[in-house]
Amino acid sequence: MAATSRGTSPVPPDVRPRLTVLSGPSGVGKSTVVAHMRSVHPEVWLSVSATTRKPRPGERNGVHYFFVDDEEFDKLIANGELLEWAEFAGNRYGTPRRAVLDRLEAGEPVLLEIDLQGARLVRQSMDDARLVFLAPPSWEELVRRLTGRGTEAPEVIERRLAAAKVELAAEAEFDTTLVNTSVEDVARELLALMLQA
Ligand SMILES: Nc1nc2c(ncn2[C@@H]2O[C@H](COP(=O)(O)OP(=O)(O)O)[C@@H](O)[C@H]2O)c(=O)[nH]1
Ligand SMILES: Nc1ncnc2c1ncn2[C@@H]1O[C@H](COP(=O)(O)OP(=O)(O)O)[C@@H](O)[C@H]1O
Repeated sequence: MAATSRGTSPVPPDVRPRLTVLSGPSGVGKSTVVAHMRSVHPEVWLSVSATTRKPRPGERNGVHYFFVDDEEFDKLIANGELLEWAEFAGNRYGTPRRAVLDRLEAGEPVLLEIDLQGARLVRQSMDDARLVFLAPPSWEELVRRLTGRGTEAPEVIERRLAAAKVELAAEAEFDTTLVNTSVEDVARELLALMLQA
């Protein structure tokens, strides 16, 4: 995409960027799609969440998440530093508020990769947010991806699949659904949605 008056930003000058929320069941491929999009468009900004979950091998503090303990997470909530937060499969996750608002005020598109509860909270507080649901091609493929990733113990996978059933039932609450068959196609479609007025 051609450079614009915003320098490295992919945003055409006449578009007012807004908040895009990407949600979908664990294992559907959210991180993979976002990583691919950012490899093609490194200038796209993704909010880094705080979480009480332990890092997986290869995950880096401040890059994939801000890894905090329960006490630190309590403080973030108490100080009003989170735009939203939710408990998911036994851990807490939250979006740091200031960084998101700064980016939006600077006229840059913002992407949040958060769970269904978080998406609902964002919808309540920011009514022009666009909610995008990432769906698997089939339930069997979702189970295959979540299991194949090999990062969770069997009981954790069970919890995540139980949460996935709830998330899949909420698809109609989203503005758009993208089916993650091809990572490249979905990443392209997601970026196009982020840049749409
Ligand atoms: N509400 C909320 N959910 C989040 C946040 N960050 C991550 N999540 C969601 O928490 C869930 C679990 O994330 P994670 O443990 O990284 O597992 P994965 O998404 O399956 O790789 C996913 O649905 C994420 O989208 C956040 O800041 N707020
Ligand atoms: N379109 C796709 N086709 C096949 N496998 C995929 C696709 N997208 C993601 N995956 C694989 O599925 C697994 C889960 O993806 P991940 O991005 O970790 O999901 P999420 O962030 O939604 O939990 C990973 O092993 C990833 O390589």
